[in-house]
Amino acid sequence: MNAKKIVGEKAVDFIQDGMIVGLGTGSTVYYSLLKLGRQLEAGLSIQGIPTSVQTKELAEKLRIPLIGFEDVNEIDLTIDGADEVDRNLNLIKGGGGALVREKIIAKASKRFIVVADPSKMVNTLGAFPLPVEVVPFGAQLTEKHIKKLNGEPRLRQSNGTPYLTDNGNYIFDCTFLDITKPFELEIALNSIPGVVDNGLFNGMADVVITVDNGEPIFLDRKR
Ligand SMILES: O=C(CO)[C@H](O)[C@H](O)COP(=O)(O)O
Repeated sequence: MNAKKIVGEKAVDFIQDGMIVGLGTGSTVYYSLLKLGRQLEAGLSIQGIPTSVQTKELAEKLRIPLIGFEDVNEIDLTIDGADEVDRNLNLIKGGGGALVREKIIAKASKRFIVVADPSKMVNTLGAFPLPVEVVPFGAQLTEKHIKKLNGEPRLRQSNGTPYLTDNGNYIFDCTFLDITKPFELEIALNSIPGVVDNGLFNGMADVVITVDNGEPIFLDRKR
């Protein structure tokens, strides 16, 4: 069973003709994009807004029509993956480094659909190191402030040099033990000068699609 494929493909059922669709990043959304590409060939018509350069390139390969983010006021639906999902559908995202654009696009969306294989489902966030995107200028000081919040930051590397996001920034992957107060931590991290944003997506997911006994199941956010 390929759980990523099951949930990635299932999410495409939410897409309707004429929609503007936010296209997430990662190996689960990959399956959504493949299926979307097939549906476009069969006559569906949508316009996509990619959350990363990687997704933009894949969408172009699959001939998914794209529209500039500056040309829309609102996105009908966004499909994206997650690194962890807690029982209240709060998320850790950013394992693929796209968290800033992903959060901007999720926030602009009428509906935010998250695709998560069962390994991502947790009681409490925090086993997955929380990605924090940081401006390179003064990053060593920003790191010290993150440590004061009891985080253990590790500068993400790529081929022996600091990994750079699509926005030209660094990422600190931070271990916080259990994240029992995700809303407070999200605000505290984003209050540090130099932090662009962090991978906590609290209260944003409308629906999480995961797998139980080989079948897709839908978890709706309680409002
Ligand atoms: O947040 C993300 C990228 O920034 C991804 O959605 C997250 O890392 C999940 O990826 P995958 O579907 O490959 O497990």
